[in-house]
Amino acid sequence: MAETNNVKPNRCFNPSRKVRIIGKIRGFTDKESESVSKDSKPWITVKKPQENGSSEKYAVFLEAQSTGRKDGYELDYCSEQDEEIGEIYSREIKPVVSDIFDGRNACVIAFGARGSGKTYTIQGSPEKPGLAVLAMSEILSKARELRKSVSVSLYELSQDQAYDLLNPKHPTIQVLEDAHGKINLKGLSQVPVKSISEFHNVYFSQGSLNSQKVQTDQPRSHRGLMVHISSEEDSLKTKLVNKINFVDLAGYEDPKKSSRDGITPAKSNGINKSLYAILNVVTAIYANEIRVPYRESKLTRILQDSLAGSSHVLLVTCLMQNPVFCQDSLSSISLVSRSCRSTKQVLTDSTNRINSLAKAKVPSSLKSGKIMSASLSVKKHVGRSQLSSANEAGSILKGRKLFGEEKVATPKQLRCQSEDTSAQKSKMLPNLALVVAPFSLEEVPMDKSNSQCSSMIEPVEDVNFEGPGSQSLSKLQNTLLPSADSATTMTETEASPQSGIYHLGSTPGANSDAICEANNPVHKKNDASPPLSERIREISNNLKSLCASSPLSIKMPEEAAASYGSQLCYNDIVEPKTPAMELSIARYCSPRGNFSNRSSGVKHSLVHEYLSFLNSANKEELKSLKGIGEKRATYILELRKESPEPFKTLDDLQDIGLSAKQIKGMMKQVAGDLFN
Ligand SMILES: Nc1ncnc2c1ncn2[C@@H]1O[C@H](COP(=O)(O)OP(=O)(O)OP(=O)(O)O)[C@@H](O)[C@H]1O
Repeated sequence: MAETNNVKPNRCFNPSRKVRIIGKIRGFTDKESESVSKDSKPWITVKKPQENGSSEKYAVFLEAQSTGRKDGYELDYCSEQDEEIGEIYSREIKPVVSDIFDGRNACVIAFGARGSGKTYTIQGSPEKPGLAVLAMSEILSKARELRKSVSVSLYELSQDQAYDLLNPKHPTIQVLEDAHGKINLKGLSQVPVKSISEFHNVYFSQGSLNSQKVQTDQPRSHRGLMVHISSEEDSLKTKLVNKINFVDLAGYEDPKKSSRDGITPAKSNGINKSLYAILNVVTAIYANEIRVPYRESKLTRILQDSLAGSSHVLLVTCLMQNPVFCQDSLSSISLVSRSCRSTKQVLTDSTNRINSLAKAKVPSSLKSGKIMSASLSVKKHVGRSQLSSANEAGSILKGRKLFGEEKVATPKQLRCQSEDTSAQKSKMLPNLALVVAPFSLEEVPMDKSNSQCSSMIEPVEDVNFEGPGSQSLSKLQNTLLPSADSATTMTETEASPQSGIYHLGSTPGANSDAICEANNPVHKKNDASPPLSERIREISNNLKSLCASSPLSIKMPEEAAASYGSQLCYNDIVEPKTPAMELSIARYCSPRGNFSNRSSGVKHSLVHEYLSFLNSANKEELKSLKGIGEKRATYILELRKESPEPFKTLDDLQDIGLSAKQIKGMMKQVAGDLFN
């Protein structure tokens, strides 16, 4: 076992801090070393905190030799290349272990590209134990001391389905939530362990290594170890269980590159989506937002009680020193950098980055011209922006308290925060505008634009679409996308003038006034920019003129058009109303084609009506539906207290314990009943 005793505890470790973001750099494997010149300079370097106290943070610098671009990110901690896992354990997890026995949960998550060393970090091998094994050793000896019992669960998640690894049949795990919000993992077995050798047996021989293949047999999947600690004396009913989770996430793959294992782009996107979901959750917890999007994926649902409340969260970003994987490491760290809102660049050699970001951003799917469901995206984009803007000022202030840096906000900071909110509202407009265009935004990893993710966001290029839609698209871009000017301004907000370093793991909202000002272009240009109502009107007019000229026209409902066109003042509007779309297809369609189009329209409206019913019906009405009894009806009412519209898609019905098959069966019955 690695020597861990002589490592000094992290002086930056702050036990009241919920989320810590750290880096781990994997050196070259033996095979890789053969193909790399011994004189080559490392492209990732770590800067430690200054002894003189001028800097408390670690910084990691990534210098892509092919482009000369150098980016720097501040982290709570970053291990040097090939530093012992024991060092990370002593600094980051050892102090948390005693907290688990005091009632706090914890979650350790390894994120990074394929082959970046996530499994090595979390699990390690019997000879070189990873973080989970080191922690278990300590947990077991503490449990003996305090007369607690320890059991473990192992699971694998693939394509949003979770499988129990400790049951040889690998049954699927259902995530159920009781009326008190307690998560219940039905189908996940727990195996009691008393000694580290017992744990080794379970961990290394049963499920997590390759000895047993799970049904899905996916090359990319998430694997989790859940450690349950409970009191031996407690009866089953009063048993209080604390948990620590270790999650070895599926490797991140750039959706633009073809997969190493020949996974289809759709599957690859599905995997990446669950990675974005967990980063979204970490971001929300980090910013202490009121709403944390646990429902975005099964993994976040499984981890919900180990992430929520006062739980400790440690996100380990795995990077690779091998320059061959430079783009993978850059993508990973820039995605993780989103888990922290503050950005500050300290280098001056990122001119290219600023130039490219100064152009308006268009997701690659816009260029490929894929058709999408516009209404769904409108909900997603507008909804999130609205939520974050509404919560922003409060969250920032609360964030300070939470992270133990209780600075009193100056009046200037407060002003700045409230103006942030209006800045965000204005930023909603480009979102809305982009979404109304009938092209896919699905490939944008997350909706909040972020300059660090330059690798994920492509600069605008001339888009040439052929066919009837081409005119409308270019017109849409000209009219609805932020102008070059405004895009430049947006870039300046997110990339501060000195350029280069991003703070990961610094306290949100603890920035200086200057950063606050720099991050707030709309505030700076407040006098010059038109009010929200005028911008909505302008967009609405543009849309109307497009509707008139485009063969694939988008019709605004009369009353919406009337109110957009009127002189009503929209200052109080929090969420602009999404114009309902009605597609009138001018091209010739065969009778069969017409029939299919209309049938799928009927299907959509049936689903829509069904979901509205679930979102609004009373208990008795709910119980009249097949598959919904007393328990489910009560649970649905509970969910509605939590969020007024808990069911947005049919998939959301899985949250009330229905399988995909059951949902399909229910819908078939609803459709069949129409003819009875
Ligand atoms: N710190 C390290 N020192 C030496 N070898 C390492 C280190 N980290 C990882 N490796 C080696 O690199 C290879 C890939 O590591 P690992 O399987 O942990 O990556 P991963 O990120 O879990 O990959 P995947 O995304 O495919 O699951 C393995 O052969 C592993 O032994």
